Amino acid sequence: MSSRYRDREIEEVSPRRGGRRRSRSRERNTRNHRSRSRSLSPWDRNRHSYRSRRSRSRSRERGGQSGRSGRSRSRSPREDRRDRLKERRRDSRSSSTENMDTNRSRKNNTKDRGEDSPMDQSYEYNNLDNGLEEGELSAPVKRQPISLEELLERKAQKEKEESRPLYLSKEERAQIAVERRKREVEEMRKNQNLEKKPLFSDFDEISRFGKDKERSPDTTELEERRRQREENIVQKDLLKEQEAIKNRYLGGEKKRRRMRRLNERKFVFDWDASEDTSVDHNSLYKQKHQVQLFGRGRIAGIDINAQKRDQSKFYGDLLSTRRTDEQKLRAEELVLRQKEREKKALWDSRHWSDKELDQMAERDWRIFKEDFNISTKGGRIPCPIRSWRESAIPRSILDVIAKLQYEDPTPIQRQAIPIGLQNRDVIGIAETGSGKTAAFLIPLLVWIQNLPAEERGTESDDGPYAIILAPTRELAQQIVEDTNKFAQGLGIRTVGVIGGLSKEEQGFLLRVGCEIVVATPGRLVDVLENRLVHYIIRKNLF
Ligand SMILES: Nc1ncnc2c1ncn2[C@@H]1O[C@H](COP(=O)(O)OP(=O)(O)OP(=O)(O)O)[C@@H](O)[C@H]1O
Repeated sequence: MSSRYRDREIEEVSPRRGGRRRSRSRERNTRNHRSRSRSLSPWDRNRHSYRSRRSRSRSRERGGQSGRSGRSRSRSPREDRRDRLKERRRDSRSSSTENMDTNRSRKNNTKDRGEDSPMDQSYEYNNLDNGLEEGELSAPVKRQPISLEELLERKAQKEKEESRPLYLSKEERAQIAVERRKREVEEMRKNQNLEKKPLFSDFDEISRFGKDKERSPDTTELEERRRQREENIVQKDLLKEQEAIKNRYLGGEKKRRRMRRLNERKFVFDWDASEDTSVDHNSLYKQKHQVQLFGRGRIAGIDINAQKRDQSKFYGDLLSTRRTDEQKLRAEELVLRQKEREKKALWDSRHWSDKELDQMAERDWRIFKEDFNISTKGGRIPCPIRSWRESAIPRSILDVIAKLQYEDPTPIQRQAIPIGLQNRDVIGIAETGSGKTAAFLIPLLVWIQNLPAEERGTESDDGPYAIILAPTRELAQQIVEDTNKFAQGLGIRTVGVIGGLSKEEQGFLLRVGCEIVVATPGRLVDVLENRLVHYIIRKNLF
């Protein structure tokens, strides 16, 4: 060891020399302090005085501990007050260590949150309240807890801030949703991996993996297979789920329970009973009694249809033996009548055109009218004409009709002619050109033809048998022509009393005599006034 190092060691070990050094340095410090304090501001001076006071008090404490009784110089009231305060601080430190710890932890928490703890604030207030200088704020003072009202107020304010709605933009919301979805997917995958974890132990897995690795060093293929297997499982699950949804909401195909029929043979024997050639020696089984049940009774184990057949045969035979001949004949008659009725019912169902006139039923006439669009109103209306041949029109008129080549009557003629033939009033309504003229002419001609011969004299004084009034000259002229077509062949004369034509000629023809007058109203009145026509209707006809 060199002499230089030895000297330093001696310096550190020797207290006497060190004490001297310290006293020297203190002297230097006080010197410096005095010289500096002169040039300092009041604020710096305060801080400096605080430091010097602290160093002095520490040295005093040290002096007290080392057995020195203290300085002999007199103390100022301010120094006394400071000492008292320090003692109080010491007391508070020793008595409330626990409080200090909790306060420290609170302080740390609040620091983390970037806030000033209320305790710190109260701590500062307390210092100020106690009249301490600002330079002494770092000194610990007994901490006063925050008041309950203030605590509640702060809590309410915090809750209010938390409950305030937070408005997010669309992008932020989308970002949050994506992150949430990512978390969910990760969790799901984690769960799936846990579920799909094989049951064998880790050791087995490791050894197997090692073997696989030995067999095929290319692990990508294994990975690929595993992935494929997992995909297959997922696909199967999806299919099952779809199937379940279909069954639930679309009513899937229900498997029908197979119902076993009663007559279904349970067993199939290889041989038929009739093939059995062995003779039963027991007489009881040789002559088996045929069971005959009445009503709906059936023997179990035998075909029901066969039993029914046998039963009906039995009853038929029984009745045939018990019935008398008369009863048998009566039964046969009844059967025949039933058959006829059935045949008739079958016949009636034919169309009216396939039936004769006497076979026409009420239903057929209804259908007939519907077919020709005939509707009637009135009482006891006769049936319409199906054909000229079937009608009650005399042969002579039918010949005229055939001559005019009227093959079938028109609908108005079918219904109006039968009524007219009964000498009844008719109001017939049909469209133009539907044969209304023939509809009233034919019954009129039939009536005139049926009059006795002596009545049909040619006396000029006697009036005509019929007057046909038409509202216009043209219509009257047309009716005259149609009437002449029918009447000329029948020897019935027709005179037209129509305005615009020669009055003298009409008067001459009327005087000669006629059966039918076709007139327009004005010329008819004129003729009556001139006494050319005496009667419109012959009295003796009614
Ligand atoms: N059954 C029939 N078959 C064939 N032709 C017929 C038949 N009945 C009438 N006719 C013919 O039909 C045409 C029109 O007949 P008709 O003048 O009688 O009809 P209408 O109803 O009286 O006409 P309008 O309303 O103009 O007086 C006539 O030429 C007539 O010869």
